[in-house]
Amino acid sequence: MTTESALPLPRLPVPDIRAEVAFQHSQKQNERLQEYRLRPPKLRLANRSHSSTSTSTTAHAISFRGESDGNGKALPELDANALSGSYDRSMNETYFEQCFTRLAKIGEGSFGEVFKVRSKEDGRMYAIKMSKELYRSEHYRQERLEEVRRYEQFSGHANFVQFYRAWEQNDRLYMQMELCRESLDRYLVRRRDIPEETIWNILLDLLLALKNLHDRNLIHLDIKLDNVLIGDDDSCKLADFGLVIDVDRANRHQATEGDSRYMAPEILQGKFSKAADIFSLGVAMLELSCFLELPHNGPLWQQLRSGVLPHDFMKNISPELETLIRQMMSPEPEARPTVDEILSHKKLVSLLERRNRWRLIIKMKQTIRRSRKAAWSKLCNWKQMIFSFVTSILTTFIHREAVSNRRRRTLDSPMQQQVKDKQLPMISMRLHALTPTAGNNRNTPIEFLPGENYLHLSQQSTPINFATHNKIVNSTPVNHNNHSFRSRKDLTKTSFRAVENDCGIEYLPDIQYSPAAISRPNSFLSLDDLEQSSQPFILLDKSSLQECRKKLFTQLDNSPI
Ligand SMILES: Nc1ncnc2c1ncn2[C@@H]1O[C@H](COP(=O)(O)OP(=O)(O)OP(=O)(O)O)[C@@H](O)[C@H]1O
Ligand SMILES: [Mg+2]
Repeated sequence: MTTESALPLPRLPVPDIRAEVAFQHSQKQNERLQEYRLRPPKLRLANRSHSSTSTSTTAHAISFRGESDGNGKALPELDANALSGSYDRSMNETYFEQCFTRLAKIGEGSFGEVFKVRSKEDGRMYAIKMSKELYRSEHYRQERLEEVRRYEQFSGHANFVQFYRAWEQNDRLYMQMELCRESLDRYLVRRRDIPEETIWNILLDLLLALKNLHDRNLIHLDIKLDNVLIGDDDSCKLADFGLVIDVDRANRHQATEGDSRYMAPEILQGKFSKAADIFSLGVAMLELSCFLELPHNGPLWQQLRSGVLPHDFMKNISPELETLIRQMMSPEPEARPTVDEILSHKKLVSLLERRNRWRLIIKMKQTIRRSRKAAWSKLCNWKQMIFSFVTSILTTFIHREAVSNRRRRTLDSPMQQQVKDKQLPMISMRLHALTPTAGNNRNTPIEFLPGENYLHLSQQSTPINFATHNKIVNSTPVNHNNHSFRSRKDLTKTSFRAVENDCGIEYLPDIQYSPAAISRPNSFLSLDDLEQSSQPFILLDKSSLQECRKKLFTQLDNSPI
């Protein structure tokens, strides 16, 4: 077991410790919906220099490839030619806008927003992580570039996210990566009861990833379900290298603590070691196997870090897994097993052997699945093209009709016009709820662009106005006053589906909003409306939208030509 010595660091905030209350282990009930989940603030331990920094308005590629591992070189090679040929530097649009079609926002963390995109160059789907904040100093920029270095370093390993390229433009960093299916956190919320065999497989994947990091004396410091992504081949991939530190190198003094729900207790004393990752992995396994809502702070937070685990929640897991989780979550870092020790657990050894035996068959299965997917996506491309073509013809037709109607109406006498207007049906729609834009100016309309999959609400920004409606819950918890462990069961209804249709966007909420009936004539939302609007806009349920659409077409049909 490896443990590094403590550093003389400023004191970290001590979690809120309230009166100790015995575990009640109740399953989480609906009243929990009142609480919104915020990511705990991150404390930076390094002094920041506030000198201004400015990257060029022209995109330039960032790569650390070719740089020998660990030589301490501070600045990356900037290769202006590494970006694709279709990029026109003379245009106002950024490289991102020119070369990719943004399809949906699929995630957000404290540093970046992640978008699902289609490359205009090769037609394939990717994930692009864009830094949320502009570079505020050269130091901040260097911190972001460190993540590129790590993604590049581990790209290619089956249990890390495949990395393609990174570039900077207008003081922002962009990283193009493999598009994963979903995060482990999302998977857990969707599946709830994960079979134990799957949990062992996930543990094995994460240990293989962690072994790669720890063998290079790197510590991840932000291991949590949200930072584990599920790839197309069903393997788990460790992502988000934003807090990685090298225990041998100078950047250890910049260590930043991760999410407090997964944080090892010794981090509070400024002890950053590989054992801290093991603790976080133990917490993640506990969450996976018990569907437990992890405490953010308070007495339950303390109990989990003093070796008292929620027995009621753990009664359904095998003694083997329970013992391992307990060992990984030992309060003393020295008592926790290392990655290699865990990997020598007989269950994991046999799993690995089985994987090796079946490797060829697994590879074949993956190839078949990939080619099936590629064929399907080609077909979808065709379908999409036909759909766009029909939509554009329809839009042009509707637009022409509307213009000619308006022209005709202006030619009519005021009296005639009034009569006609009276006969025209009003298009009205019911307001079901405001989007989070109304409550939180950090959300932009782009967050509600249609996605092909579930459009997960921003994980970090809380729709404040929604607090009164109690309907949307973010994925990171706020401090809660409850003194008993809770299950995550009622956190599942947190998303709504948005689909594009021929008239604009339909939002199909999974949740029922209290309907407030208002009338807003002619209020169709188009993609352009959404992108340009700085106003809060409205969500419609499917039937209201269909009703509106029907009325619109009736209106068009009734209009005199
Ligand atoms: N390659 C990807 N494919 C699919 N989804 C992704 C991908 N990368 C990131 N995401 C989603 O975006 C979310 C945020 O990404 P990431 O964790 O890298 O951002 P961050 O700002 O560094 O987060 P943190 O707050 O954890 O430091 C992830 O939790 C995940 O749900
Ligand atoms: Mg993250």
